[in-house]
Amino acid sequence: MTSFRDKLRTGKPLIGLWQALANNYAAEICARQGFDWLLLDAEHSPNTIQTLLAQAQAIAPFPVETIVRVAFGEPVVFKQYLDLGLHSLLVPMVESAEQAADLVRYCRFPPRGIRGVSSATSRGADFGVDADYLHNADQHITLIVQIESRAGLENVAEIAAVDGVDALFIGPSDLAASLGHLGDPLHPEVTAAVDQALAVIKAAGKPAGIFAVSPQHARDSFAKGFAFASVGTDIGLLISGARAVLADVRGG
Ligand SMILES: O=C(O)C(=O)C[C@H](O)[C@@H](O)CO
Repeated sequence: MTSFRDKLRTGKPLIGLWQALANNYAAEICARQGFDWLLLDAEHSPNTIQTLLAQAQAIAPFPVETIVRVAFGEPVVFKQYLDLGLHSLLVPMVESAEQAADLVRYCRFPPRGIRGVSSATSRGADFGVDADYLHNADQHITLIVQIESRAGLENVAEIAAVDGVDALFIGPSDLAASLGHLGDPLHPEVTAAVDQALAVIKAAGKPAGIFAVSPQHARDSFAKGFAFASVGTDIGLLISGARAVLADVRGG
């Protein structure tokens, strides 16, 4: 199985979709459409361990990576998600190298980290059938940290240099808010800050991702060198599809 961090280094732009409906049926439908990755959001969507598991199971038969955004980076959540086989984690609001280094330790078994040990009862370890899991778990894990504040921007070089941080992901909406431009993620000052962060991340040899706010924003981001970008949300697609068909019939 190729880990997401290896896929991020192939040079192919990886297109993702945000799953905010917190629903396994919606996740399966989106998994069938050919995206490179789907993001299950446990930060801003009404997800529980059970809804995340149901979505992961619905996506599993399809060739699409499942990434989960934790609500915040803390060891118990990492342990539970990794045990479930949710091996690609996105952590919001990472603002320092120390915080990033802690997140790396949450992913690793002792002596390199503090992840609690389980294999026979863990989906992530193939329920114990993967006899080498305890020794090769790291190979499956992709840790992505989100840069979305002024403090994160200021420390992006140090964060990118942390061994075990596999990729950095820009959240333009929170970044805009932090820079004094709430609701305007494409404000020139925000775009300039994003471009600067991208240059630093690339110089560190790490792949960069972004939450694109439109298809054009996604195309521009890939052209600038982002390795992965989300291009919308399941909720957004439902709203735009519903409105379009209604307007089509009403307006006709
Ligand atoms: O700051 C951002 O941009 C993000 O982190 C993405 C958001 O959480 C959000 O817009 C998803 O709907």
